[in-house]
Amino acid sequence: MTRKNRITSEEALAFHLEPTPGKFEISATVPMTTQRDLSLAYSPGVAVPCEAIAANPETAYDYTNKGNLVAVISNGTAVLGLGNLGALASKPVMEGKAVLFKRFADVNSIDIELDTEDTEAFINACKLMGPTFGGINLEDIKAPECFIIEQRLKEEMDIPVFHDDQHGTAVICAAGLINALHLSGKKIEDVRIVLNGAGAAGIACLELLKSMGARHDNCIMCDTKGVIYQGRTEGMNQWKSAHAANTELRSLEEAMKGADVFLGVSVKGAVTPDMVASMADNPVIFAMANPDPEITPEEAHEVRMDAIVATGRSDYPNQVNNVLGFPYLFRGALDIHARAINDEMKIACAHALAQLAREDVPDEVALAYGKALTFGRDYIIPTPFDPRLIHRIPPAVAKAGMDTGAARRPIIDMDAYELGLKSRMDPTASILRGINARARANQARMIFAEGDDPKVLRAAVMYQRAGLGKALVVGREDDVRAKLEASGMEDAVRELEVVNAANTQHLETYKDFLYGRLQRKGFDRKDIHRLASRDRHVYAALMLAHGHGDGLVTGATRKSAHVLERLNHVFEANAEAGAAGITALLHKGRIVFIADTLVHEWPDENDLANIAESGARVARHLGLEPRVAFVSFSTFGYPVSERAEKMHLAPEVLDRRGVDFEYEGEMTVDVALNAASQANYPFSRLTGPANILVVPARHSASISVKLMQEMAGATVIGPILTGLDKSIQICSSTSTANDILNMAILAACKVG
Ligand SMILES: NC(=O)C1=CN([C@@H]2O[C@H](COP(=O)(O)OP(=O)(O)OC[C@H]3O[C@@H](n4cnc5c(N)ncnc54)[C@H](OP(=O)(O)O)[C@@H]3O)[C@@H](O)[C@H]2O)C=CC1
Ligand SMILES: CC(=O)C(=O)O
Ligand SMILES: [Mg+2]
Repeated sequence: MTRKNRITSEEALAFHLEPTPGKFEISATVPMTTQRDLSLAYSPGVAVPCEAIAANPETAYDYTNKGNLVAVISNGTAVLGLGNLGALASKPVMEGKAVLFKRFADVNSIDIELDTEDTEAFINACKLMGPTFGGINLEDIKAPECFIIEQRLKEEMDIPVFHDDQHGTAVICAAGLINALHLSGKKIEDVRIVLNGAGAAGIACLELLKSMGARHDNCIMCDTKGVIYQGRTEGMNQWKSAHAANTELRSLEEAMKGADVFLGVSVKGAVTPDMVASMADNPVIFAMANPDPEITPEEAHEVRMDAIVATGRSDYPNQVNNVLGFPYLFRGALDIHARAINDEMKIACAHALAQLAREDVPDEVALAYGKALTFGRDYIIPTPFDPRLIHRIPPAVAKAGMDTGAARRPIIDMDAYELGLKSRMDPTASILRGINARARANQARMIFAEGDDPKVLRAAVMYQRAGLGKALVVGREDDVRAKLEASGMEDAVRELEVVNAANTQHLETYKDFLYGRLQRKGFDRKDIHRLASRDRHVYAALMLAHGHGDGLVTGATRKSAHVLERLNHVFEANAEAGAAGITALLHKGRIVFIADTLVHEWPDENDLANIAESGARVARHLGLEPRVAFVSFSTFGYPVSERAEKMHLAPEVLDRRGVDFEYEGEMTVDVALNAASQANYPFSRLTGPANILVVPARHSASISVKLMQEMAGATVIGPILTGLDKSIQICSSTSTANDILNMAILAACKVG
């Protein structure tokens, strides 16, 4: 078992720094452009919902964002397993929880860090914020204060208050344990359980397991002082006392002998291989401390091959982490306008998760993980990226809430609810994950032509460290070293392979090849030497042409026209040879390709048909069924215009070619993208909104892409260069390190 997704401290910091500090921002859902918008959103219009809510508080769920807004609140006294880092330093974790809420369950969430260790002050602050939120997720507050805080807030507030480290962890731990025991052929009533860490997570885990059948006499809880036994006085509190065992055992080491289950919610390294070796047959080990587990799976398996091991981390199999719980528990609770998240809702969540792990895993999940997942020792719990979670877990939670009287507004039509949940999720995310997995499988040697640029270097380091393949960086060794050091990545110096004309044995071969191509285009031997040895775009292209790399990424430092011209010395990256650029726009869960954004200045109808075929190829590569629209300012011949003529003729060219994808044209963009507008043309051959827009010329392509980027904030990937027999991708000078990495991933997948 190896860890493939190794990350470095520099990467973690850069991720939080770019593109803007932190992990999320807030955007408006209503137009705010006109005087009228202003009058409605603000004074005087806003007075109307204010009065409606004052008259009937329930309508706050209709007229404000309360019903889909959760506060993640912490004081930073138990940040992961890192200890009391304080309120401010806990903010990255809380922002992280907020984006997980959004990403996995479309719950809007905001982090709030309260700078106090005073329980009363904390409770008071949360209570005062009650009207704002549909729910409160307490996070990383140390025990025993967390128990008092949660209990009081539950009693005094009329929205769900849920301490994630207690119940989120307990629910996932229970789900994993149901399946682990099933695999090891043991029953929860019979197993001896040792739990290390008698804090927020520990107490809640043991409580839930006992309510599910684990016997008090079979459970031993330990903390920093060892076993919590009846009569112990040191380091005790009422919550620990409830789990004190009647035993002679005093240390974790003694307790572990013959145990069937170890649950760790304590700190890194708390368990030794010897302790694991002393456990019963087929032991279950959930080492859940974050970021580093009590014992690593490698260490545990070295002494016990028969162990089922889980951790809280995403880079090992079996991630027992509350990320599988809190987004879906709150989704279900919010959707019934719940007053609370009660035990029945938690247990329903645990059973739904356990059940899901036993079912067939969809291909897209297997693709994202780069391997088939089937229920077994290395797959006892669904993975966080499983797209079924969003429509399987919240309904189970909502139903349990409705059955136990926690719902203010029960769901009438469960089937419609499940359908609605499916459409909440962004389909583009699975596409991006899919290409990542394919790139990893391909292990391409990627040539990064611009090794003198720090962003490119960062992308190259990420490419290699993400386990995607080997990064070959064109540049001077001393310059690359200096730039890596300046960016705080000195340890990457030994990892990257720096390539250049001075350290290759192939320069003469490259020069002969280039001379052969350019001698009749006005280049003499001296020019060739200069190009091959000094121009990094040309040098990188020569490497690729000779098979000394599998893909090439460039264009982050120069304009694409310049780069393309240089690449054309080595390849036929031009219109005549059928090259084209396809740009993917990702926005509001939709992906639309614009073509040609790179090569053709003014394509004729035959070129347009070629471009459509290239676009369809790229779409299929990314797992989408292509629907091409040839777009213009006219729709099916009206208004008549000479300029729209070629867009009208291009579909006829495809008719003659008999291609195997949907296409239609010419039409305006709204008809192409909007199903309602499309319905006005019942004869159209498109069966749904187009996902590839072939535009009339390069200027319209550039205008459309940049307008979407600037005005709508769309994510732009590309242009993806297609039509070459080698895999080359061209970034833009505004590309971030992450954008460059994405282009390398596309090149590695040979998407073009
Ligand atoms: N995988 C997951 O989803 C989750 C994992 N966790 C992890 O669980 C751990 C605890 O979190 P939380 O419960 O919120 O924190 P708390 O601060 O509430 O509790 C920590 C507990 O761990 C005990 N502890 C600390 N060091 C040791 C040690 N060396 N040996 C035995 N016990 C020890 C403490 O003992 P004492 O009482 O004597 O001080 C205390 O009881 C963290 O690592 C956290 O990352 C938490 C939530 C979710
Ligand atoms: C996962 C989590 O919430 C923790 O480790 O604190
Ligand atoms: Mg936590």
